[in-house]
Order: sequence, then C-alpha cells, then structure tokens
Amino acid sequence: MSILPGLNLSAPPTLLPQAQTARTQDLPAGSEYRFEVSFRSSLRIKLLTGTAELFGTELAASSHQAYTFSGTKAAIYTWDGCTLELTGETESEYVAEETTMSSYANVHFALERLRDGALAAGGLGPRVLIVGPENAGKTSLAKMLTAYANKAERLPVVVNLDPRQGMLAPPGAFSAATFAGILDVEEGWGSSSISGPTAIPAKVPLVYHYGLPSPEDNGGIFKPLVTRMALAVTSRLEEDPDARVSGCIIDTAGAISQGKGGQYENIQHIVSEFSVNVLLVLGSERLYSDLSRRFSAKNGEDAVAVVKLDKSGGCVDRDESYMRQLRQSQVRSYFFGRPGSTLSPHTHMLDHNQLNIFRIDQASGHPTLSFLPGDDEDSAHASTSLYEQVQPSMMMQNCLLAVTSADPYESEENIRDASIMGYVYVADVDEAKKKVRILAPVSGRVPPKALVWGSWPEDVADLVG
Ligand SMILES: Nc1ncnc2c1ncn2[C@@H]1O[C@H](COP(=O)(O)OP(=O)(O)OP(=O)(O)O)[C@@H](O)[C@H]1O
Repeated sequence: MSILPGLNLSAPPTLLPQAQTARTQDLPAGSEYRFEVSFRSSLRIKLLTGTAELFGTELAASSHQAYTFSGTKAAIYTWDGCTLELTGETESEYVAEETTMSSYANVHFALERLRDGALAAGGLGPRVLIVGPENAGKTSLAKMLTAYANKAERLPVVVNLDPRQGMLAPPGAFSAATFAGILDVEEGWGSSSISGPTAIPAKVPLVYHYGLPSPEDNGGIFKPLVTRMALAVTSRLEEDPDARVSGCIIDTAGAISQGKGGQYENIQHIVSEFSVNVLLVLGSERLYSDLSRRFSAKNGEDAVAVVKLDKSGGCVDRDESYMRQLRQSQVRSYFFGRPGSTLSPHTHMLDHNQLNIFRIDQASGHPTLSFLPGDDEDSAHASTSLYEQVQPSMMMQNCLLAVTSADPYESEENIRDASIMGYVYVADVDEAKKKVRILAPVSGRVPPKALVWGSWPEDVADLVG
C-alpha cells in the first residue's frame, strides 16, 4: 500500500488506478446481453465480430470503435450472433435468450406497411402512441421503432410527453424532433446542442415546458401543451412529405396509464389531438382491455388499432435514487455536454429586476371551489391562475428556469403555450444585494422573456463551483 506524502496515512486501495482487463462475450443469434452500470463506474463495449444493436441502433462493426456506458441499464441484441469485448465494471450482467425483440420488430414491419400505404394513397403515415406502466420499456420501444424507421429511410417525428426523463432536453420538458440520422448508442437519443465535433448530427427539437413531475399533476397545463405539440407536429407532417409518410411516434409517462377512476382522460386527449391510429399497450393486460373497449367503437378514419405487447424481461425497475441521478446527469450534460463533446456554458450576474420569473401554480389544474359566505352554488368559482409572478429568492437556488419565447407582459395562456428557447440555471441568489448568478448555455445576455419556474426537475446542487 502507498503512503500519502506528509500524512503518514495509508491511501485507500480504491484510489489507485485499477488496470482493467478486457473480456469477451459470445452472444448466440437471437439473444441479448443485458447490463447495468452505475454512475460511478463505466463499461466499454466493442463489437468484435458479427452484428449487434442497442435498442435498434446498430453498433459500428469495427474493433476500433468502443462505446462507453455509465449510469446505464440496457441490452445489446444480436439477430445473427456476435462477439463483444467488454472492459469495466457492471452491477449486473447476463445473457438472455428469451426476448421480445421479434414481436417489436413485427410492429415495425406493420408500421412500414402502413407507411407504404400512406405513400401510395398520398395520406398520413401511422401516428403511434406508446402507453404502459412505468418501466415497461416504452422509451426503449420508441427508440427501437425510431432506429428501425431510420434504417428504412423514414423520417418519423418523435414526441416525448414524459417529464420524468428528457429527450434532447432536460427533464420536465416535452419535446419533438425529426430523427434523420442514426441515434446515439451511448446516450440514447443523442444531443441537441453540441459546440464541438460529433459523429452524430445534432438535432434541434421543439420544446415546451411542463415543469412538474407527473402529467396528472396539472391538467390545466398538460392538456393545452399536448394540444400545442399536436398542432406543431401535425403541421410538420403536412409540410414535409417524408415526415408525412413516416408519421409520428409518441412516448408517454407511466402515470397516464393508471387510469384514475377508470378514465384515462390524458390518453384520450393525446389520441384525439394527434389523431393517433396505432396504440401500443406495453405490459398491462388490464390497460389493454380497458383501452381496446374504449377505442373499439371508433371506425373509418377515426379507427384506432390497439395492440398488446409484452414487457421485456430485461426491463429494470429504476428506483427513485437512480432516476434522480439520471435527471441530474441530463441537466449537467445540457450545460456541460458529455465526454467527447464538451460545452462551455457562461455565468452571468444579473439584477433581480432583469428577470421576469413565473412560478407554476401546482394547484391550478384542480379547480378549487369556493364556498365562502355569499357564494351560492352558481357563483362557486374555479381557480384559474396558472402562474404567479415572483421575485428571485433563495428557494430558486440550484433550480432550472425555462426561457420561453413569450414576453413577460403576455397572458398566462401565451406564456404556457410558448415554445422554449433554452434553459438557465440559478447558481446563486443574493437577496440583500438583489443579485442573481445565472448559468446559461450560451454567452450574450439572457433574453428579457418570461422565465418559467416549476418544481421539476428537482434542484441540482453544485452545478457551478
Ligand atoms: N431488454 C432490456 N434489457 C435490459 N434493460 C432494458 C431492456 N429494455 C429496457 N431496459 C431498461 O429498463 C429501464 C426501463 O425501460 P424504459 O425506460 O424503456 O421504460 P419506460 O416504460 O419508458 O419507463 P418510464 O415510464 O418510467 O419512463 C431502462 O433503464 C431501460 O434501458
């Protein structure tokens, strides 16, 4: 054991760099290598022989190209068999021969037939909605269908309506993007803002800010945002002939599949706003039966094909502490990038009165009836305020603010419906001096727009030293 100079203490053995030896893993055809890597360690994977893919995106067939994973739970599948070289530590790893890949691939081929039909008839391609409980594999299926669609030279618009995890944006955001190139194997969807060279082209998503953990938390914001997003996506599908034929793929949060009081109001809303015609139900018999009963009555142009799919045995229940770390790493990489594609954010010192901050009123989606003296039944009113304008305070420290494209004097509805230009992070608030230190992804002043502050994502400490 080494001695730390001057301290006469033994250094813990873990401080010493460990030489990691590479091992090989053979995968028979039709099997997958499932692995979990913590945020503190990393696993390097090289494809030595054969072909393999991670949630539909092919690994480069070159022993020089290595993929590094950290804080990842995923699987590498092979259709024809392959050999992988693995270097690093995993929390768990095994090879599974029973997978759901064939049924997921069949969904892709069925969607391709719909796309071919749309091309021939000059119509719209499939509008696909994926629902199911949490951790049922919805996001993984969305990635897979997107990657396969890309391989078939389609350009689907992918929409994320799950605030628990961001797509090309921090958590709390709803986003939509057209995926033309390959997806990023290491990161999942890829990056939206890259200032350095990258092998994967950067995507420019359309973003709206929800700012709460669950879609069920505030229908007064969730539903109108779904409507806005649907309008934007529909007009994209109408304008771009390639996207039109390819259609869209919508990923959702598990919470909307719980069906409060058997209602599934939010699913119903998404289906009607996006004119969904393919509803993929993952991992829940009950949800499938409820939804097929609800949508079976529709026919003609409104018909919705409800398809039941099994949950993959590889899906991992991610606990809250993992999800929190995942969100924090998404926020961190929004500002600082990732290894190999680092970004240079800027800090700004601003006066309190340079910021127009609107806090989301969490209760605004639940109308509160007033039964104060003098209110008869008819005059009982619902609280409709969406936001409260607030001054910077210590409570905002370490939080994200969404920079909307709305001016601060516009109506609450306009602020809610405005697309997001970007996010800033509140590093410090000095209430006495009325100063705020802000971290922004770009240099130049923070635009004098309405900034929205929600309770989600949760605060991220120590982003700025
Ligand atoms: N076949 C598989 N093998 C190993 N891990 C998998 C597999 N499929 C999915 N996972 C992992 O399981 C976890 C849950 O999957 P996923 O994020 O796709 O579920 P979800 O339904 O979108 O969850 P949520 O609703 O909570 O966002 C993820 O970490 C994902 O990478």
